[in-house]
Amino acid sequence: MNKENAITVKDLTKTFGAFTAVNNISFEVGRGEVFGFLGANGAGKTTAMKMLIGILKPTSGIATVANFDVISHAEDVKKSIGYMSQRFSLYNDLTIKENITFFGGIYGLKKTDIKVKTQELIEELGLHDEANKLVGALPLGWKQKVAFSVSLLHNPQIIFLDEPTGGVDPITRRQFWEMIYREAHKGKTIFVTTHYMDEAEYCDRVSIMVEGKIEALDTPKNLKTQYKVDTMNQVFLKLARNIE
Ligand SMILES: Nc1ncnc2c1ncn2[C@@H]1O[C@H](COP(=O)(O)OP(=O)(O)OP(=O)(O)O)[C@@H](O)[C@H]1O
Repeated sequence: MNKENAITVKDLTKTFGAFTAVNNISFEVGRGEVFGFLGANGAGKTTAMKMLIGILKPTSGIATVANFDVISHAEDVKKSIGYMSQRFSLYNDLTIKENITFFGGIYGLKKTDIKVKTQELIEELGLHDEANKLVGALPLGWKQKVAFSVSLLHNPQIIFLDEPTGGVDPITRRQFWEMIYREAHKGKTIFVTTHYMDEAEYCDRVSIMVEGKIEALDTPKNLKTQYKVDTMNQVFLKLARNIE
């Protein structure tokens, strides 16, 4: 096992009855890499990600995250990662400050550290005026930025982002990606799923899943060369729709 890898996946498979949702996938993600995990609806991305974050047991195969086996050391995996999804993030009926305090507590941070982190985070996001407002009153893009920051509270080395910018306007998406880059430059590993193909262009490497299998995995530049097209959207369409 390469110590420089943040994530190592070998022959990972998940079946639900007779249906194979994730079919024998293998890949590695290096430390500090921004890794895009793409696929059409139902391709198996969420199922694969759930196995990697230690909440779904693989049917077969192995995976290590932060050098911890996802089956035998699922609790260590959970402590080493940050996770943010479009579907579950913050509590709408708590203020920004209250959300940070709540999640800081869940992550086991000391009260004094939570106070310091809260101030830092509000400063960084420029949210002084909104800090005591309910999260439910914030625009979606801001919610997602706060949620991303909250997923970093316990200083995880690897961050899993499940469609973090879904439904967010293009300018805020761009700002969100600047936050992602800032963390990657600090050496954090980013594992991100997205439906936006312009975002696929921002990743160091991209894997594309089709019906449970990884059909392509390379840098956006190499994928475009390999499929003789100009955009990642065209690469995606060729693979996902099986257009030759
Ligand atoms: N618990 C389950 N039981 C049975 N089938 C499941 C279960 N979870 C997922 N599936 C099936 O596995 C397939 C892959 O689902 P998954 O949610 O991983 O896809 P996805 O690529 O994340 O899609 P999306 O982009 O829509 O979230 C789908 O056909 C889904 O219906």
